[in-house]
Formats: sequence, structure tokens, C-alpha cells
Amino acid sequence: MRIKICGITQPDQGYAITQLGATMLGFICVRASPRYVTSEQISRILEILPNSIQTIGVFANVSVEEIYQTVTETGLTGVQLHGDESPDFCDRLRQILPNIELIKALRIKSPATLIQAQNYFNHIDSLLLDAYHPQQLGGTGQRLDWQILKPFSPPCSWFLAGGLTPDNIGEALQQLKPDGIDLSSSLERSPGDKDLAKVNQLFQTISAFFSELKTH
Ligand SMILES: O=C(O)c1ccccc1N[C@@H]1O[C@H](COP(=O)(O)O)[C@@H](O)[C@H]1O
Repeated sequence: MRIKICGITQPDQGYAITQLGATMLGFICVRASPRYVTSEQISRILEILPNSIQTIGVFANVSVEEIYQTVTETGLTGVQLHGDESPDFCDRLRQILPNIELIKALRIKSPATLIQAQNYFNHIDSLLLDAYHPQQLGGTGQRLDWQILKPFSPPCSWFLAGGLTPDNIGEALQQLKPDGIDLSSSLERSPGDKDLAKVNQLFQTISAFFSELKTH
């Protein structure tokens, strides 16, 4: 399973989180976020990461050109679109950046948003399902209604996000079978400052969950 830890702002924390088991790190390129990082900051963090780590820039409602500039300046391996980007926007981004992983985040307000997900299947690599919040785009710690996700089985890979914590991750994985998970605010002391003890607790719980699964 892919494990993405999002909202990395500090090189030492990013590196330590990869050593604890993260397969992907996320960098918030949304200026209004308290976790916002510039291209220079991202480049400094990427320099010290193992090559195997996927690095995802999180954008919302900006131009294809702005995303292109950030990706080419930094060497990010993927882009997460967290705003109201259309399937056509995804196609235009794919054309200009053919070799990056393209992840579309959907903020799930009701089961109807899951129907909307179908419009993206042919235009992206992965979907990411986050909780809906009326004022904030992401990093809210709001949990999704897992019940409505039970029948969700898209033809592309998908990430579960939204209010996942070291305490509820076991229950989430028992109920749902995502290809990946994405966590941010529950692993922080304050926005952008990750608490490595909490990150460690997360990986211990995930590892215990999969060991238990193997023995049954
Ligand atoms: O984290 C942010 O500040 C942020 C800002 C704008 C768009 C997305 C953002 N974060 C994304 O939010 C989800 C879930 O976060 P949490 O675990 O509920 O705190 C995650 O996908 C981040 O990429």
C-alpha cells in the first residue's frame, strides 16, 4: 500500500518520515495554506530524499503554466489537483507534463460527488478522496463518511484521505481497501511541523495491521 504524508515543510522531517516508511511525500503549493512551501524550499527537501520516494505537489485552482513551472523547477514526480479542476484541465496538464503522476482530489460532500468521480477515470492516474469543508480546501482533519465509500471501486488507483490518524487508521483499513492513504494534520504539532512520534505510531499501527492480516 502507498503511504503519503502531506504538508512537509522541513528537510529533516521529510527525510525522517521516509525512513519511518512513507512511500510518498506531499508539498502544499497552495499559497493560502499555513503549510505552503516555495519551489526553493521543495528543491532543498527533494535534494536529500532517497530516489525511490514519490514527491507530490498539491495545487488548487491555478493555471497549467504555474504547475508546469513548479514541477520543472523542483523535480516533483507528481501533482495533486485539490481544487475544482475539470477533466479537460487534467488533459491539458497531462499534455504539458506527460511523465508525472496525476492525482485528482475530490472533496466528498455527499454520495453524488462519488458519481462525479467517473468523469475523471480516463484523464488521471489516481483519485484521492478527502472530506468536504465549507471554508478550507484541505488539511482540515475532517473525517470522511467511510460508510458511503464501501461500494466505491474505481478502475484507477485511489487514496483515502481526510481526518486519518494513528488511532483510526486500523479501523479505516478494516472497512475500506484503498490503494493508498494520505495523512497530514493529525501528525502535526502545528501546521507544517510534523511530530515524528505520531508518525512513528502511525507506521507501527499499519505494520501491526498487515501482520495480523497475514496470520488470518
Ligand atoms: O494541507 C493543506 O494545508 C492543504 C491545503 C490545500 C489543499 C490541500 C491540503 N491538504 C490536503 O488535505 C488532505 C487531508 O488532510 P488531513 O489529513 O485531513 O489533515 C491531504 O490530502 C492533503 O494533501
